[in-house]
Amino acid sequence: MEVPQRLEAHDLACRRGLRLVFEGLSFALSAGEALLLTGPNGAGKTSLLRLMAGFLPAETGEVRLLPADEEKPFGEHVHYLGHANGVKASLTVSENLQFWIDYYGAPPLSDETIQAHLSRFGLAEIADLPAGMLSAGQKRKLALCRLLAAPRPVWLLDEPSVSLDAASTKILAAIIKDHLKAGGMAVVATHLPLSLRFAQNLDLSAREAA
Ligand SMILES: Nc1ncnc2c1ncn2[C@@H]1O[C@H](COP(=O)(O)OP(=O)(O)OP(=O)(O)O)[C@@H](O)[C@H]1O
Repeated sequence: MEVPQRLEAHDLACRRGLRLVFEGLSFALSAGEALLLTGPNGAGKTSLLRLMAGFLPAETGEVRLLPADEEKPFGEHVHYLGHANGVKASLTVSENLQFWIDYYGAPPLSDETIQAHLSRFGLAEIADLPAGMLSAGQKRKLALCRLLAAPRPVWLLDEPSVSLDAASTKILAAIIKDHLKAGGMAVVATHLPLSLRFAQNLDLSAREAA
């Protein structure tokens, strides 16, 4: 598979129930760029991210990666991190990470590498603790660790810093920066400032459809 160089969204519209949440939405991102998604509650940020991840059908339009991958659908190039952490309470912290590596079909990692990813967020010391015992912020950090453990070129992040303290928010920004430096792309919806240089800001408040 060639590394994607560009993400293009063309003429997207999304319907939730009877309401057209947005329409006529087009944007493009190049490798190494991030897009900041803003807008008030209900503007459609989560809807756009879920549509891009393939969890919601588009009323019109399409999202594609270039060069196109004939073998894998768009969704398999994407990490979607939504409001739910997807943490399995009865598995330990490291077993959760191992579960996601298998689930995403990512190359297996040694125990040392898994520990290294966990330590990025200070979770290595609690690697053997059942994830159900973690605090809200620790669960969020564990969810974010899967971005590191299963590399994918496009990150779709919905309020990724929720529950994180100031130090962990800085680590999150550093992780996104590293991803962009390595040629990845990110679309980030956030109400809280992240110390990150975004190539573009898509404000959905100005986009609401009738
Ligand atoms: N399953 C659903 N059925 C009908 N309408 C829905 C559904 N899910 C969301 N909506 C509506 O779609 C609109 C957009 O919601 P969405 O969650 O995308 O907004 P958001 O910009 O992410 O908001 P927030 O900042 O509060 O997270 C809202 O008006 C919401 O009520």
